[in-house]
This record gives sequence, structure tokens and C-alpha cells, in this order.
Amino acid sequence: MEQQTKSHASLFEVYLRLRPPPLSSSQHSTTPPDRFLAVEDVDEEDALPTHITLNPPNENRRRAVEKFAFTKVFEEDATQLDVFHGTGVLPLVEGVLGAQGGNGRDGLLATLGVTGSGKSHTILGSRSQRGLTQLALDVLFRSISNNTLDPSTNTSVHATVAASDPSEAQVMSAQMFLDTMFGDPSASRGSSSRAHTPMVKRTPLFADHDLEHHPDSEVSYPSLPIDPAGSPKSIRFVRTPMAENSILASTVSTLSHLPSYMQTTAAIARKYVTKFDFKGDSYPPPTPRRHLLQRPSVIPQLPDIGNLTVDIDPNSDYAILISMYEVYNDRIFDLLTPASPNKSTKDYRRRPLLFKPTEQSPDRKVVTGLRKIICGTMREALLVLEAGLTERRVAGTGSNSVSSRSHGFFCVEVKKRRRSRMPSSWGGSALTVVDLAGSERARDAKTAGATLQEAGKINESLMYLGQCLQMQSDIGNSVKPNLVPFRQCKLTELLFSNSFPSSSISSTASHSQSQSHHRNPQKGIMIVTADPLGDFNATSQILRYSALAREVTVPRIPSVSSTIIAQSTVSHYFSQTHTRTASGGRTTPSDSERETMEIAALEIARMSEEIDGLRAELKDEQDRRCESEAHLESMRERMADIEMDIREEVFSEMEKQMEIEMRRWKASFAAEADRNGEHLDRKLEILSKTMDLDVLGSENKENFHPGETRNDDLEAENERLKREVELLRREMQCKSPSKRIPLRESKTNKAMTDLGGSMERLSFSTSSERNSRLPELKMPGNGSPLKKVRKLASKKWDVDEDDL
Ligand SMILES: Nc1ncnc2c1ncn2[C@@H]1O[C@H](COP(=O)(O)OP(=O)(O)OP(=O)(O)O)[C@@H](O)[C@H]1O
Repeated sequence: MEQQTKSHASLFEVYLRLRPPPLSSSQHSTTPPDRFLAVEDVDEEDALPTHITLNPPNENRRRAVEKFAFTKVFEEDATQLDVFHGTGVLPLVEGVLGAQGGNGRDGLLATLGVTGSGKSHTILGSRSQRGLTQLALDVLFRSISNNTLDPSTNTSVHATVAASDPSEAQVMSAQMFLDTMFGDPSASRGSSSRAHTPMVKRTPLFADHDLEHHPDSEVSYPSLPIDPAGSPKSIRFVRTPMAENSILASTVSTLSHLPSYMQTTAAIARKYVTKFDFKGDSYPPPTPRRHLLQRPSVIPQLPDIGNLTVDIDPNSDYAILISMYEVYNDRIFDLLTPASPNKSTKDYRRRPLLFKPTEQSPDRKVVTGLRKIICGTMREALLVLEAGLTERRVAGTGSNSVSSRSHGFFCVEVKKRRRSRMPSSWGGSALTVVDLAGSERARDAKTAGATLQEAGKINESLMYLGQCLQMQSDIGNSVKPNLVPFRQCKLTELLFSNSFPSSSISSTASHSQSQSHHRNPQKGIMIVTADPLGDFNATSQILRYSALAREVTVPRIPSVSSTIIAQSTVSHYFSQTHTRTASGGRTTPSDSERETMEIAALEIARMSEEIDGLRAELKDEQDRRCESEAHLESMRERMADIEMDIREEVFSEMEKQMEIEMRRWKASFAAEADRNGEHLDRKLEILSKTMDLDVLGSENKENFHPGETRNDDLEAENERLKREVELLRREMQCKSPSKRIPLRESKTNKAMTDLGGSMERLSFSTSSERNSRLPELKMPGNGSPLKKVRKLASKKWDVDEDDL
């Protein structure tokens, strides 16, 4: 018997839960499948078993019988409460609350298993049964009930919590978030980013009265009427009585074969309906359904843990922040932030988020940019969980009608600060609940297109998870971060990054405000789920890498070669053969014959070994090929995503450039229009001036003859002056001033000459000549009109000046 025993896991405690057979199969199936898993009995009374044996079914008889060890094994009849207590969720919650002072210790609760083995059932529950998440929330809220600061009454809580958050989160009050998600009529309208979805059909899963009066309902919340007025502005709900009845009928018939415990919370019901909507290549994002969220009217209350609380730090105040995200195709998406429409393709997309250390959290990585909801009550937290679950990707596969297609993370951050007059900043720890997507074999799942690609990505990430779990088990307690290959994919990064002790020694000023204390590594609980009647190969693979210890026995029906090898020596074999033949009375083989047979037997043994080795190699190669194919698929998808992102970027860049060009063009167009306007104004001005001149000219022509009048005047003046000169001459002759006469004559002559010049100029610019120039000024395009105006004006001025 070959034995491979691993030391006790130090990062995770690993529990195994077995799923009971589905009711339908136990009732109707004539030949139930073989149970390949046996739980080993324990000696101690009340103790839970820790070992199981995996017996290969008949067609796998050549395979080894494997024995696995876990922290505890929960058999098919274990209840949710058994698992809750048995796995130590209570101490996990207590650690997060930091009862011993300090910030507490992060807790991680995860489920792992083959698809359909009961992971979601264990962690999230069903319609009638609460899961570990709800139970943990219940204990948590009840324990801190006297120390919780209610954000709805204490307004500073919101601001201070948001300020102390290290992950660039968008912190929102539960009230506001729930109003937005569940379409409260009082919520602000039109705020939805899903504004352009036309004609969304609301698909009620159950009639309101069915939900409200269901016998299992212990807590009822009013369901909102489906009212177009209450929906975001641009969404029209189509609801006619006929349509509604047919939708209801089809939904009910669809759900009729489900087990009774799996009826509805909204999320579970959506999970089921999604099967029909999103399959294969045409698998769209789940966004449009979010318009239709309806407050769940039935929230399971069982199992009841009303008497359970854990210790808390009595001198501290607490606040609870809830966030949810999923890892889909190796990228992180917020489940509480609505998708926004893509500009180019008009479909709704969510932006992937980063997992990284931040300025305020240099010692540990956080998912940045999440929306976080401050919840003051357990009910609010449950509704937020419900809203987030409706966003999670699920699809129907051959293996599970409501298969999770992503790894879902539900994160409860417990913020804590010391009570004092001057409260310190918020610290705290987080409880992260992870519902991993199930591994599946493409052949069994009968998936295709996008769902097959998802499966490839899921299997790939689970393979990396397996490697990490194996490594942490192999190296035991001295786990060093660099030995666990957790950086291979987002899932393992998220699960393991904060599993190791860290202490931040801040060197920069900005880091000095951050937590510079030693941080405890998170405590991890892994619940592996398995269906003993399900897929043997897939189950065996999951168990192999998740179990704490493993023992392998050789096949029950040994092959010829292994029989030969199993013999202590070949000669021993031959001595037996020889004895038999001798006793049978046959001839004893000669030495040479014996030698030949010995060589042949050795050769057979060698070749058998070789064949076994080759077989193992072939299997490894096949496994590697499968992995490579899965990797290739995921790379292809990544390329498609990147291409889409680039296209989007180019498109928006082009739009921006076009906008800039358009603005530039509009500006130059406006400037050109202004210039043309001015030009026209100037033309009009010139025209009007020209017309004034015309009018003036014609008036002058009609009423006024300046040349003639002036001539007459000048002649009259001339005559008068002549007379004066004559008089003066006579006066001079009478007084005998003989020398002065020539002087007087010369002055008079100059005056006469000036007058004569004036008259000549007057005759030069006659009206007839001026009129002959005017048509020239009016001609368009014949030189600058401005120049003409200036010429005209100066000529006119000359005339006036001369006239003066
Ligand atoms: N312990 C249990 N008791 C009763 N029913 C169970 C139990 N475990 C699982 N089931 C039922 O089995 C079905 C599949 O379970 P579930 O959806 O939880 O599987 P899963 O492992 O989460 O699958 P996947 O990985 O594909 O999402 C569901 O109908 C669930 O209610």
C-alpha cells in the first residue's frame, strides 16, 4: 500500500460535507447509481468521522482505492446547524469582532466542490433553510446590537467610515442602496444607469399573493406593486393580465420539478430562470434583470439561533460594511454596482476592479473601487446580499440547472473603534464568504460556446487553487508565502494573499497614518462538498487536492505484470512454478530453458513497467493538454475583451476629436459669418453715402448754379473794386503822391490775380464733371469702395476749402 500522508493544513481547516440524494431520484429512479464513497466509522461516541474511502465504480476497477482525511466529515443527514457549529463559524465571527481588543482577525469561509454538490446550498441556504452566511450575519448583528452605531441616526458614521476606508470604495447607506435596487417609488427617479433599456418585460416569478401568504413565511416584507410610474423614467414595464398569466404559468411549470426546499428567494428563483435565458454563445450580462428586483417577501428564519451570541469588545463601537463581488473569467466585478451602457455597442458592461495594496493599506491587498453598503440591521444586510446574488452569473448546465458561473465573494467588514470622547479612526477586520464555482467536465456538463469557455476558466482557477491547497498542506506549518503559488490567478490571489502574517513598517509620511501594527493572518475554513452518487472522477480530483491527507492502495484486480513485480523475486516465482510442474509429473525444464524464461519474465516485467510509465505520462500529457486548451480559451476571451476595450477607447477618442473639430469648425464658421456681416455693413454704408451724394448732387443741379452765381458775384466785385481803384487813383492824383502809385497798382493787381485763380478753379470743378465721376464709385468690384469714398470726400473737401 502506497501511502502519501500530508501534514495538517495550516492556512485552511478543510471539512467535507456529503450531499443527500435528490428527492426526485430517490423516488423515481429504478436503479440508483452506485455509491462510490464510504465514510469510515469513528471509535469515539459523538465524534464526527474524519476519513472517507473512495472506491472506484466497476468501470474504473483498475484505479486505486483512495482514502482521504479531513478535519471533519459531515454525512448526508447533517443539517445546516450541524455544519454551522461543527465547522467553527462562531469562533471565526468572534475573531473578526476582535473580542480580545485590537482589530481582530480576518476570517474566510469558502465552499469547494464539483458542480451541483451543494456548495451554494451550504453557504447561502435555500428557501426554507438559512445558509452559513445568514447564520453568521445573525450572530454578528445580535452580538454587537448594543455597540452598533446606526448610520441612519448617527450621521457622522457614514463620513468617518468612508474616510477611513483604504480601498477607494464608494460607501453608501443601506437605505439609499436598497431604494435604488428594489425600485422604491420614493427613490430618485431616472438615476439608473440602465436608462436606455426599452420595453423590459417584468417577469414575476410568483404572484405577490403567493409570496406573501406562503405557509413557510415567517417574516413578510411588503412587495412593491409593479407600477410603471415607480420605475426609472426611461424603462417601460410591459404588464398585461394575459402576459402576466402566461409568464407566471410558464415559470411555475418550469419550477414544478424542483425540490420543495428550492422554491424562491428572489436570487434562487432568478438563478433558475437564467438557465433558459443565457446559454452558450448568447450569454449576456445579467443587467436588465436588475430593473426588476423585487423585495423578497419570504426570508427563511430556520435554523433558529436566537440564543447565540459571541464575545465582543465592550469598549468599542462597531459599524458593518457589506460588499459583494465575483471573479468571472479571472476578473473581478462588483456585484453591487450596476453595469453601465457601453457607448459604442450599447450593451451593459461592468468595469473590472483591481486587487492591490493602496496608500492606506500598504501591507495587504484590497479590492479597490467597490461599492460598500453600511448596514445598521441584519435585515438590511440580507437584502443587500439578495440584491448582489441576483447580479451573480449563473447558468443552466447539464450538471446543474442553476450552476454558478463565477466565484462569488460576500464580504462583511466589521469596522471598529474605541469608545472615547475623541473617537479614534476606524479599524477592523473582515469576514469573507466565498461560494466557488463548481468544477465540471465539459462532456458531462454539455456546455458550449461562452459557457464552455467559462467552464475552462473555472477549471483552470480551481486547478491553481488545488495547487495552492496541496502546497500549503505539504509544507505544513512553516508556510511561506513565496512557496504557495497563489499569484497564478485572481481567485488564489484573493483567497491566499492575506493568509500570511504581515507587518507594515511605514517609511513614508503617507504610510505613517496607516496601520503599522502586526496584522494577524486570516483564518480560513474550507468546506468541500461532494455527492457520493455523482461524478466519480471529478469528485476524486477535488478530494485529492483538498484533503488534508491521502492514502492510496493498489488496484484491487492486479494486472499480470504487477503480479510478477509483486513477487519478491523472479526466481521465487519460478521455484513455485517448478514445484508445481514437478508435482504435476511433467518434465523439469532444462537450465537453458529456465534461463530463457527468466529473461523473458524479466523483459515482460520491464516492458510492463515501461507501459505503466507511458500510460502515466500519457495521462499527464492529456491533463496538460486539457489545461492548455482551457488556458487558450481563456486567452482568446481575454483577447476579445482587450480588443473590445481598445475599440471602445478608440471610439471614444475619435468622438472626442470629432467634438473638438466640430467646435473649431463652428468657431471659424461664426467668425467668417461675422466678417461677411461687417463687409456687408460697410458696403451698405458706402451705398447709402453714395446715394446721399447723388441726392445732394441732383439737388445742387436743380436749384443751384454755383459757377454762374460766383462769376456774377466776382464780376460785380471786380467792377466795384475797379471803381474803388479809380476813386483811389483820382484821390492820389489830387494829393500828388507820385512814388506810391506803382505799389498800389501792384497790390491791386495781385488781388485781381487771386480772384481770377479762384474763378478758374471754380470753373474746373463744375457739377457736370463731378457727376461724370459718380457712376464709377457705384460700380462694385472696381477697386476698394473705401478708397473711392475717401477720394470723393477729399475732392468735395477741396472744393469746399477752396470755396471758403
Ligand atoms: N445538503 C443538502 N440538502 C438538501 N439539498 C441539497 C443539499 N446540498 C445540495 N442540495 C441541492 O442540490 C442542488 C444543487 O446544489 P447547489 O446549487 O448548492 O450546488 P453547487 O455546488 O452550488 O453547484 P454549482 O457549483 O453548479 O453552482 C440544489 O437543488 C440544492 O438545493
